[in-house]
Amino acid sequence: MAAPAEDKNNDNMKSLGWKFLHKETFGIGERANYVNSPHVIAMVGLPARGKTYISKKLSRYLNWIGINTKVFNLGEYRRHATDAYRSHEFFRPDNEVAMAIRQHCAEMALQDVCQWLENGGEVAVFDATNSTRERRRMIKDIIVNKMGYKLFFVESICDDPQIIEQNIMEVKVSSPDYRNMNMDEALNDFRLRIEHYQERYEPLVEEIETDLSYMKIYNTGEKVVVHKHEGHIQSRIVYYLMNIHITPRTIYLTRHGESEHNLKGLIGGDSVLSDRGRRYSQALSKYIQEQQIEGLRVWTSWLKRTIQTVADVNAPQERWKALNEIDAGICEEMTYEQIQAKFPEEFKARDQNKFAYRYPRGESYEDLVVRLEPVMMELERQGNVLVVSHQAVLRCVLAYFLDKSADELPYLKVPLHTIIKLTPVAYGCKVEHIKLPIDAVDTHRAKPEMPEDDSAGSSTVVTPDDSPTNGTCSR
Ligand SMILES: O=P(O)(O)OC[C@H]1O[C@@](CO)(OP(=O)(O)O)[C@@H](O)[C@@H]1O
Repeated sequence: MAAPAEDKNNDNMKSLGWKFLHKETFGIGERANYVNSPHVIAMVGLPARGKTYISKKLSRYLNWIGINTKVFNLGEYRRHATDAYRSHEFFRPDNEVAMAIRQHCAEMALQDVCQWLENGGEVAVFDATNSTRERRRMIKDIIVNKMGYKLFFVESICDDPQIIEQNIMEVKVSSPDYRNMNMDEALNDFRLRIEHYQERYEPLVEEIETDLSYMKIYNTGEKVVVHKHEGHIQSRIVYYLMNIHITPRTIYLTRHGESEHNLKGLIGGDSVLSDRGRRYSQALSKYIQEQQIEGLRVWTSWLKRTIQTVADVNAPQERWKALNEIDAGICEEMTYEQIQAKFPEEFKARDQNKFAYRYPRGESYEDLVVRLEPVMMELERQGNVLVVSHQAVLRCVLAYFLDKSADELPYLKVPLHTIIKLTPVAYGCKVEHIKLPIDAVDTHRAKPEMPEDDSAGSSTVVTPDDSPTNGTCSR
């Protein structure tokens, strides 16, 4: 890591307590993480250009691939510092009192960013407009010169009035800033706020800010420009942000119909569908046909049970080996009870840390996430897709969309004969569980409270009462 440059703003920083954050105080060099240098991703752009959407989505992705990431939203600091929102006037560039408050809030947020990175965070996303060169210079002084971290700017540029309007309607008018205003007033006020920012906005320009690393995204991905990106993490971020889109679409997830192995409580293998599984296959085809989903594509694993499940679905189909079920290695085609009897230590180890546990000669959930990353990347690029896969794989897919932690992931409920419908909304994802009326065994093994939990291998019929409730999960 490069030594910090001479600290020009030292006095300023001392008054804010920055001296306590000097990298030597914290011994950054001792980090043994996957991301070997802490990163700050700083957003740039006018209001209503999707910066918060990008920040949250990026953070969700990075956390999913195992990089500890957190978003710091400057709007929240501003709301905390000033008791009430005082109309667009607050954002006028000639409002000196407000400008001082805004500057102070930015410094506080950056201080928290550094504190969090010093405490083991890996990537901090600074969600603010950062729309002037002066502000970006300040960020660089603190983040790079003072702290020795890596800094990457992501600028979102949008001149499509329809996208801007949609963004304002979806998320801005319901912002806490407008709690006491009606919709028209809020809309009008927000447009004036954008105008104030426009007066001072300085987009990133290669010839002027030559030293900065950044990417510019035009009209939600129509064009992308990348400048001086450094290293693995920044490349992954660029690649990810190049693949996402905001066109409305729906993702349908389902496990295969009940299999012969499911009936016997055997894990893994490549068995065919049971009678009830075949009935689910027919009911699924009927459901999909009734929905008349535009441009639907169907993805399955390479295993017989998923391919059989969509045999009658009338849509283009693709097989992904990466969608195959977790490889249980030496435990393949055994019941949980058999595993517990034959490999008690293995069985216990899996219960102790199910996400990281790797079956001997097989895989862990952590391995699954790595194997699934290209699938998720392609899923981001697509429109409507029906993904037909397996219990463990779909837990990983769901965790990505619903921002679930590595601890929760291996215990997410993905019952048989149930379609999980995911619809992106604002910053989140609407989740609906559609249980088709064909009974199936319950293959879910709950997290044991104690090592000698006797629920291992339970096989009960799923009733509508057991099925998970619908709801919206915010990311
Ligand atoms: O990680 P756990 O909870 O064991 O669940 C994964 C298991 O689910 C099963 C069923 O028990 O999936 P599936 O029927 O979807 O193929 C096994 O094949 C797989 O090993």
